[in-house]
Amino acid sequence: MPALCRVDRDGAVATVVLDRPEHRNALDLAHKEALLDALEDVARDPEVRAVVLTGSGPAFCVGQDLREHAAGLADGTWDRQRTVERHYNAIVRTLTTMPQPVVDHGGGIVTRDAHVLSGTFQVSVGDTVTGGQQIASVGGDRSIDPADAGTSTGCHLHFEVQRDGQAIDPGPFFTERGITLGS
Ligand SMILES: CC(C)(COP(=O)(O)OP(=O)(O)OC[C@H]1O[C@@H](n2cnc3c(N)ncnc32)[C@H](O)[C@@H]1OP(=O)(O)O)[C@@H](O)C(=O)NCCC(=O)NCCSC(=O)/C=C1/CC=CC=CO1
Repeated sequence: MPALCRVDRDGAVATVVLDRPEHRNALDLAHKEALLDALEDVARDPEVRAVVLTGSGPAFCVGQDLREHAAGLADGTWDRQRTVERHYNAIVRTLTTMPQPVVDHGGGIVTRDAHVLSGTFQVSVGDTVTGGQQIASVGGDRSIDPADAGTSTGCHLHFEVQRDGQAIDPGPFFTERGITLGS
């Protein structure tokens, strides 16, 4: 089966391609979900520093698939509010809130905080931060923040430590620095 929405990678650049040119990349349910999944994947990927969204064929995207819309209206299954919340809002939020904050500590050490609550970033790319400074608020629950939480439920923080681009166990890393996690 052809990919509904493909992601082309060129180094740190991810190009998300709507791939339904024969229908001018109209967004039916399957394509909306494929687009959201692709955007969530690139937003989560620590290697991705830039994202391009484009469409294959002569048109970028004609928006909602009007055949699906008309069929749903005819048989009474169309729920506009649900698709606006579940798909369109989530797609736009994912686009407008990426990338997740990445703190470069120097010496090859980088920490990432994911599942922060959309719209709560208190820092921008290039800012210098200090220990104890709040950079965002915790989200991570799909019911309150579908764009940021992916498929997870319940508020939580995904915190990651990387050394030279590889994720490492944060327990020993912090113990060596006199910090006990969870305290
Ligand atoms: C001017 C066009 C964009 C392009 O014209 P052209 O290049 O000549 O291509 P066409 O021959 O018209 O179309 C090629 C095939 O694509 C199908 N198609 C085009 N648009 C849609 C669509 N929106 N949904 C489904 N299919 C579409 C078209 O039928 C052809 O397929 P077939 O050969 O099999 O018939 C022109 O295509 C155009 O004006 N399209 C309509 C644009 C439009 O009105 N889009 C909807 C906007 S509303 C919206 O997106 C928002 C919502 C949001 C949330 C909820 C509910 C509703 O809408």
